[in-house]
Amino acid sequence: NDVERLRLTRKLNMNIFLAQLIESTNDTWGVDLFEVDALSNHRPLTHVALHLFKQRNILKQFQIRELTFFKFISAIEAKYRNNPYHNNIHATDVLQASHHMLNFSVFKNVFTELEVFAALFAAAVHDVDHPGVTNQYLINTNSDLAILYNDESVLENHHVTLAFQTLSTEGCDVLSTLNRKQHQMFRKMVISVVLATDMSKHIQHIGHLKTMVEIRRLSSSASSIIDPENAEDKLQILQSLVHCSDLSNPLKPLNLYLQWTDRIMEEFFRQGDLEKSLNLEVSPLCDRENSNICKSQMGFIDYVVHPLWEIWSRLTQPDCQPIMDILESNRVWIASQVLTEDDKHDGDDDGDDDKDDDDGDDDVIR
Ligand SMILES: COc1ccc(C2=NN(C3CCN(c4ncnc5ccsc45)CC3)C(=O)[C@@H]3CC=CC[C@H]23)cc1OCc1ccccc1C(F)(F)F
Ligand SMILES: [Mg+2]
Ligand SMILES: [Zn+2]
Repeated sequence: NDVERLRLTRKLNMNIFLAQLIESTNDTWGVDLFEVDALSNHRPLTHVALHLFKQRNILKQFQIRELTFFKFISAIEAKYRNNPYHNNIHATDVLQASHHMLNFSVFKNVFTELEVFAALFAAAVHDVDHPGVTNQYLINTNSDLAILYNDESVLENHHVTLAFQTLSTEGCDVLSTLNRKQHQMFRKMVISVVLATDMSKHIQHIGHLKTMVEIRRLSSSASSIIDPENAEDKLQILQSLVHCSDLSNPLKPLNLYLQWTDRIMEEFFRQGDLEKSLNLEVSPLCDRENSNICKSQMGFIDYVVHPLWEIWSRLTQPDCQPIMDILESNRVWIASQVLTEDDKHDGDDDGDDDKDDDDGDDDVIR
């Protein structure tokens, strides 16, 4: 009957739209993964990972059965919790951004298939079973995880351990076809890339990248900026590539960036609520009552995201420029909102002498 036909037509159109979105993950920066989540029955990671691993021919190269990879990545996706931010959509976002940047021309003929496999595997699992609270919170509350990992990169150690434990689930061992040497190298790379997503390592990333860019600039003889023979350098680049992907929200189209901002704020606010209920002092910027979302984002961009991406873009020029342009335009928009947000608050204060000094500068920002 008509209703049934309409339902089937709608279902068919949704699947066609989903297929088009997934196809676009091959070569597009800023795919709407919230849309992929909605159309894929909340399985974006499984859909996108299967597609990208097949598109890169990784399964064939390592004779990995598609069913085995499907079982593994589905088991991983099921272990991501439904946090506002640290969930399976974020994992898909970091995977797709990492895939995109591995295609930068500066990395042509640099990485082996095993290194690419390890980097994308690490991106997909890098936050698995994230509890939605920070390392500091786990340490402050004497959690089992902090005790288990001695307060050192507690979350990141947990993500890696759980990923490798998942391999021993029935039918999920995607590494069974690797020889001993490959398995050893793969495991070393995945551990180091996931542990490198701990924000406490952020400053070290910037230092390593600066050194690498400096050395390349001085030895201008080296045509290709990266030496494919230098395994240490390559591993550091893969660590920075996934870390940059983990910090790529402000470099995405504004409508996506703002959704990630709402989500991370909600996740940190919930931690603030927990801290209040446990009579712990509330972490800075986690307090629902007095936080200024745009000011947090300005600080995040100016002190964390831009310093990292500025040096990353120098290493990866020219392919990073379009992405840096998005960061710049998003920052201008945020700055304009800070002013509006201040105006709003100014309205609350009385006798605040700057509310009527309309010197017109604000328009410049807009
Ligand atoms: C889209 O927006 C964000 C996405 C991810 C993060 C993430 N933040 N962090 C840390 C949190 C603590 N940090 C700081 N603490 C105090 N003062 C400052 C001053 C400037 S950073 C900083 C440094 C970044 C993480 O470890 C998360 C896990 C791994 C990667 C990145 C994640 C932060 C986003 O928005 C900003 C923000 C939001 C909510 C509250 C605070 C912040 C804030 F601005 F503070 F960051
Ligand atoms: Mg993490
Ligand atoms: Zn992450």
